[in-house]
Amino acid sequence: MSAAIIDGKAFAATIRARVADHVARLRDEQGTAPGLAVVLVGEDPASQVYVRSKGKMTKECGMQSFEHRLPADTTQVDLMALIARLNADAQVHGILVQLPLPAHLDSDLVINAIDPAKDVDGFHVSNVGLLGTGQKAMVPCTPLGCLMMLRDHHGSLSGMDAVVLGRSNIVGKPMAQLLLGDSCTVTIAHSRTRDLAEVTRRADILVAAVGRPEMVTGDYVKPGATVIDVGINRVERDGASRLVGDCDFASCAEVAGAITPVPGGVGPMTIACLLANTVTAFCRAHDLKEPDGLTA
Ligand SMILES: Nc1nc(=O)c2c([nH]1)NC[C@@H]1CN(c3ccc(C(=O)N[C@@H](CCC(=O)O)C(=O)O)cc3)C=[N+]21
Repeated sequence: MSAAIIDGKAFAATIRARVADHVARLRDEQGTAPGLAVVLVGEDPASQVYVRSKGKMTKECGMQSFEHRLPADTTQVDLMALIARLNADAQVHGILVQLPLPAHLDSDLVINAIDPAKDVDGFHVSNVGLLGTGQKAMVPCTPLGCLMMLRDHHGSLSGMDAVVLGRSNIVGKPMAQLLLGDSCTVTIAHSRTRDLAEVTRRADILVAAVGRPEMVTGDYVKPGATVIDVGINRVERDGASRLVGDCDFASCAEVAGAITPVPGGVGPMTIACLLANTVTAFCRAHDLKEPDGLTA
């Protein structure tokens, strides 16, 4: 193995410490702290674990955490009514609706009902449009976390060849916008891309977000490239359940110059950026200076 390991877990801890610092100052100066509402519909065990950990870290940073757990058979009307209440609640500065929603619910309708100023996931069409036009937006947490790690590792990204593998609205597309904003030459590749490994081997920065366990092997990677592994896949291995990324870590690490591990890479950064976005939303709502280094 030759690649440097980009320690997302440690970096995320420093971001959370900065968030906590800023929150403490806001409490002093404003007499109130940012609040984050998380909405979970249904009983998916992975989602429950994840929502619990978000709530815990929200409180550890000194912010208010509001958890709304709704039954799997919640109606669209009831969910929309909850969103309307959270939009109107002055204690709530950020709203996150855990995705995916059960199939009978229309997630586009739900997300676009969130006040864009409280849309800490950055999924509302207004925020997507603001990001795409280079205006001040709420930026999706996972791509923001990846960008922070890349800037931290490289300093400037200007002129670098970046390939984003995956075209989802929550990772691939916003990741491409952020890399473009930092003056990378950006290619979005996906399952129908011809000669995929040939395309990804041109990348100085390769972001893998396809949701297919260990699909990206060393032969997809240009020697010395930086590999950001967004995948979080639970697989059975030797009778045990474990997490693997979209990259085959061993073979990629032999070729790459730097790589993020799974777990301990992008995942913890996603949660740290959610907390950072909540502080940003609070500051914008109160017309205060935004925290340095916690936004795109
Ligand atoms: N509206 C919405 N926004 C999201 O941001 C969102 C979502 N829905 N739905 C589910 C996915 C998944 N997601 C993760 C974030 C962090 C870890 C994380 O911290 N993972 C740890 C490992 C945790 C473990 O050991 O299970 C790690 O990678 O080191 C995992 C998964 C955010 N999501």
